[in-house]
Amino acid sequence: MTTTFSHTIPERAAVDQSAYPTKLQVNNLNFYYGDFQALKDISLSIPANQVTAFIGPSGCGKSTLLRCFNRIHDLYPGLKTEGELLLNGQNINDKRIDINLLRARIGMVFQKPTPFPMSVYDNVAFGVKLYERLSSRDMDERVEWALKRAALWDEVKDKLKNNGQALSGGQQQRLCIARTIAVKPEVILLDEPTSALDPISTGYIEDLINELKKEYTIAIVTHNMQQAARVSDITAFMYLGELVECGQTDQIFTQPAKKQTEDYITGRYG
Ligand SMILES: Nc1ncnc2c1ncn2[C@@H]1O[C@H](COP(=O)(O)OP(=O)(O)OP(=O)(O)O)[C@@H](O)[C@H]1O
Repeated sequence: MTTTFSHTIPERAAVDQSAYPTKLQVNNLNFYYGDFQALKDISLSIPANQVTAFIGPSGCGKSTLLRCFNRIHDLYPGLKTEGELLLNGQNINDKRIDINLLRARIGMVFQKPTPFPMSVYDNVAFGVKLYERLSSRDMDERVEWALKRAALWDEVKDKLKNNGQALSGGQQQRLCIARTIAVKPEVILLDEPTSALDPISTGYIEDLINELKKEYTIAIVTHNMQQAARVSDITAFMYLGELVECGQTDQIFTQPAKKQTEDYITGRYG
């Protein structure tokens, strides 16, 4: 197979994947919205401390899969999941799992920045208060820590009492990332986190993703193939609810094994 998409791929050393143990394992996952089957027999591994990108044409099931990882679908009636989803080997589809704790372990950031209508400080502290009892000094430290990790501290340290919704779009998205990090999750799910942002804010978030993967496991849905090539270590290509191909990003973009993948990344459809 010929090189298809080499112009956007950063130079990277060969990666020894065995250095990254499996964080999330998906086995034969099916998902239904009523009678409509949106995910078909998906199996894949998401390695720890790596960025896994999900790409594919609109409607192929990327967001549906991401939402399975923290069981957001449980909030709505008429939806059905079959198969296994393991976090550190434990099945998260087990109905006995504490769903709030699961969502603290697997945090999610959505496409549209969604800060709560409260101060910058409270946006970050809110989730922490649900899971931990911290002294006000420890909470101050946690808020500062999360805002620093989200590369937002310098911009907001003098406006912690201002409304989070008064920040710029890019700052709001970093605030949402700080809010997610503050509860110290193991996995961060990012559903098109930069699609509403300008190129400078997008650059900030991409740099941040690169930093965050040192401590967290990251899964990102993106429509932007250059972004997938820039930020991810592993890329999964989906089509019509199926996982067509999943592998190291360099390989998927330069030597995809499947023609469907090649057609998509070269812009022949989608
Ligand atoms: N709440 C819902 N009820 C019924 N069908 C749904 C619902 N949400 C999504 N779907 C369908 O499930 C399929 C997968 O949708 P999903 O949003 O996961 O795709 P996607 O790949 O993330 O798309 P996009 O890139 O446009 O966001 C689509 O056919 C969609 O129409």
